Amino acid sequence: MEVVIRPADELAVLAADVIEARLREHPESVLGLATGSSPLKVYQELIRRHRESGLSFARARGFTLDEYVGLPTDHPERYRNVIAEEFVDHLDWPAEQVRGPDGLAEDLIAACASYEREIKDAGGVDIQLLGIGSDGHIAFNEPGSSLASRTRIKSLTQQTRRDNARFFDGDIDQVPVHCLTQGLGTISEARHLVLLAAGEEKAEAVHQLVEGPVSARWPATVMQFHPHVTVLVDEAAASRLELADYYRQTYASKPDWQGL
Ligand SMILES: N[C@@H]1[C@@H](O)[C@H](O)[C@@H](COP(=O)(O)O)O[C@@H]1O
Repeated sequence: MEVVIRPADELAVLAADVIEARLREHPESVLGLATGSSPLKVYQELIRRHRESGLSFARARGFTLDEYVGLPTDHPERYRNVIAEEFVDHLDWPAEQVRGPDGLAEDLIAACASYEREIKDAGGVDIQLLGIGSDGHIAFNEPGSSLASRTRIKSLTQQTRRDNARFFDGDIDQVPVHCLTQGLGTISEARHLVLLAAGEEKAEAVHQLVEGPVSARWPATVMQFHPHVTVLVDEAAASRLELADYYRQTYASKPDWQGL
């Protein structure tokens, strides 16, 4: 696990570099997309590169992490709409090549199984972007999630509903109670996990993710088992890391030939 502590703008450039390098070499890559505020600057940077230097997504495929259950098709917070609005619609990426779990399916269990199959049939995810919840969730895998879990229905914690109420006119009652989410086992199969976190409210979750004992209490700790993880954090999100100086030194002395 590599921890990089830099200002948020620089982190977005680093994450965009990882994705651009992959796409230039393998235009048919499979990208794992996260919603939430954490990856927004990365998306903006990639849109800029698409416009200014021709970075193409035309042959790539994309899979989002999660979706609320029951939000109507035209709801602006439906994650399919969010990812289209903030990212995909600004690129040369055909909409049908970007998939998400179907939170409006009549049979939600079947929808989860079919989403797992789609990811597998695409050859798995090459680069998975991730944010982290203040309670340590990744995607919507709340505390108590099995570390081996697959795409399934979950209930959101009150803390996550409170955190996300800012996207629903500040009204927690508008935040759905249920969601569909890739499981921790599903996410762990992506070949490179790139997690972004900024702000003091993420500091404890980041500390647990990097330095805590692996436990379903802090679901992101499952990433400690993964062979290729990049954790991109600003100073505030890094403020509870016990070995922050070591991570800084390691990054400062990183050999030029070694990418993230
Ligand atoms: N389901 C999403 C996650 O995928 C996201 O990473 C996290 C953090 O969100 P943000 O980046 O807005 O802080 O919470 C949301 O609930």
